[in-house]
Amino acid sequence: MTAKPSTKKVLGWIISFLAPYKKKVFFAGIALFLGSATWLALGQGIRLFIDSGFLSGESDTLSHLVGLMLAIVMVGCIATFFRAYLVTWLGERVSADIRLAVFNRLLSLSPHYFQEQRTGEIISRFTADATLLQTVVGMSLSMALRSSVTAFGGIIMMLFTSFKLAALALIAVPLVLAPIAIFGKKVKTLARDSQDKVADVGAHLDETLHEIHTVQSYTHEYQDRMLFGQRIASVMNAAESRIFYRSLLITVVMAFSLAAVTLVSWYGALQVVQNNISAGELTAFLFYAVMVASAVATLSAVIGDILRAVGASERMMELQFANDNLIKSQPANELSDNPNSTIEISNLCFSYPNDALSPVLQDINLTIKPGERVALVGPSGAGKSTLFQLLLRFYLPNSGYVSINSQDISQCSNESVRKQFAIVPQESVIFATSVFENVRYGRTDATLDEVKKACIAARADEFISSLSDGYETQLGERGTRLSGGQKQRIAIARAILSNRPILLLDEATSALDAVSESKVQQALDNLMQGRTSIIIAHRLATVRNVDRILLIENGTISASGSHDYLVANNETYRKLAELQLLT
Ligand SMILES: Nc1ncnc2c1ncn2[C@@H]1O[C@H](COP(=O)(O)OP(=O)(O)OP(=O)(O)O)[C@@H](O)[C@H]1O
Repeated sequence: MTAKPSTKKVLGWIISFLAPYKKKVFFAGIALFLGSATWLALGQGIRLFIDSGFLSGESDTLSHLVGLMLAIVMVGCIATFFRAYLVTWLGERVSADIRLAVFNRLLSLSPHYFQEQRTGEIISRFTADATLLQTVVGMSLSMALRSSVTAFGGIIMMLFTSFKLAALALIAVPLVLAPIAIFGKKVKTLARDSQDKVADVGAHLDETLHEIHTVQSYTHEYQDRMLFGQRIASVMNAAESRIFYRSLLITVVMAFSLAAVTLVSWYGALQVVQNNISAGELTAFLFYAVMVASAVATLSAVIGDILRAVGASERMMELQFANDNLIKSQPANELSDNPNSTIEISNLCFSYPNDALSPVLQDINLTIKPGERVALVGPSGAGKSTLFQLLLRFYLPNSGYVSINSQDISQCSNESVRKQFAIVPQESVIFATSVFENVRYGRTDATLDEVKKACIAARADEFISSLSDGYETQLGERGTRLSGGQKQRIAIARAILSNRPILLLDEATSALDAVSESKVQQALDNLMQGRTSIIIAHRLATVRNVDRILLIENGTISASGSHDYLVANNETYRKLAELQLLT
């Protein structure tokens, strides 16, 4: 995560999202000013009503004044409608745009970023923080703007109505502003803390529900309930302090402003008795004073919300400006498409950024010809998966290079590099949608016919046809209704459909029964047909018929050759083979 952005930066960031809607912002501003202006004009109407109509007993003037005041009220109401509509619309729009911008950014971050974050926490930022922002931009901000304009205009009108009374009332202003400044900062910090705690709850919930099977199998419910209870308690604690300061802020502001209004009323009444000002002037003045006091009270209430939103925006902003070195180094060059590319890895050394002192891959040199099948074998933690990560440009090497078709992939865009690879991961990924959409994930413009052909080649069509809705069957979250072998065949069909020149296969270690295994093997053979394939092999039985086996140990290629050659000439490989009863 980056350092916390300042309030000024956060407001600048939010305003940048309003920029595309200048017209709406402009009309909302006009409506806001017009609305406030009409309510202020009403005070003058009241003064005339009392002095020229009521006290002088002229019924004609009274009727005219009532008509005029009704007209003012109508204009005020129409302006209020437009202000409410436009500002709420802008609030919804801005928070939707912020969600889109942050989501776009998240999609482009490397897996390294996500290893260091909790998904539940990111989801919470999306839901809780963006929703808070939406309410605030859509409601509190409009109330704050309206109250500021009303308070400012009200003070001017107070000065205009009775300079002496206004000057007296203005003594209260610093008393009212001081608590806003003092408590406001505290409310903002506590609000951020509160949102952090809510995100913690989100992260815990996400993890527990995703792993519910393990939670229940290990009868871990009691511990989870306790842990969750603690997290909820800290949300409540953080909220309690925030609520306390917010309430205190509202009370202090209200007390000062109402006390000021009362004292000024008393002084004003004395002025009327002494005939220094008229009754109409005093009434208008008090109308403005109450208006200013309630505007300031509203302001003090919503300022807490606005500061909360600044806290929430900080958290969204951190996501949008998350540090990712790989993105900074994304070049615009495209890797040219070529179905017969040679892969060359030269003097490659690599360590993970969070563990820069432990080299994971060291001095790897390797050339893979088009259509060749290469298996990577070796002990756990040797660096096989890491090599896949580098081929897919999820990380850049510390030194050396990977080239495809004689182009260094570190000089090419992520998209153009990744388009060369079809991946079948160790754990098949199934999305909560239909079989058809799951396979079509490999190539989103494929027709049903093409999807079916891929499924037939992957030996998946046979079980798909027996599902209740065939290709339209919904597979549920993580494909819980399929067996391990069936999931693998769906993943293989997806890779076949994608028809990319290089296949990266991380062979599943899960034990399949003999029938299922032979079907998966046939599916894999079909998939590898005519493609350059690199296979991480956990079971040596499956790599007997590859072109070349590379033995990876401690991040280097320690031996290479056929199975028989390695059994005869390499001690480590022989032991691996013996363990699997293959000698
Ligand atoms: N994201 C990471 N950050 C830091 N170190 C990592 C990361 N991923 C893997 N490693 C380390 O890199 C080394 C190689 O891991 P890698 O996953 O490439 O091994 P592997 O040969 O694929 O193992 P396995 O056969 O068990 O999957 C290990 O020591 C591992 O702890």
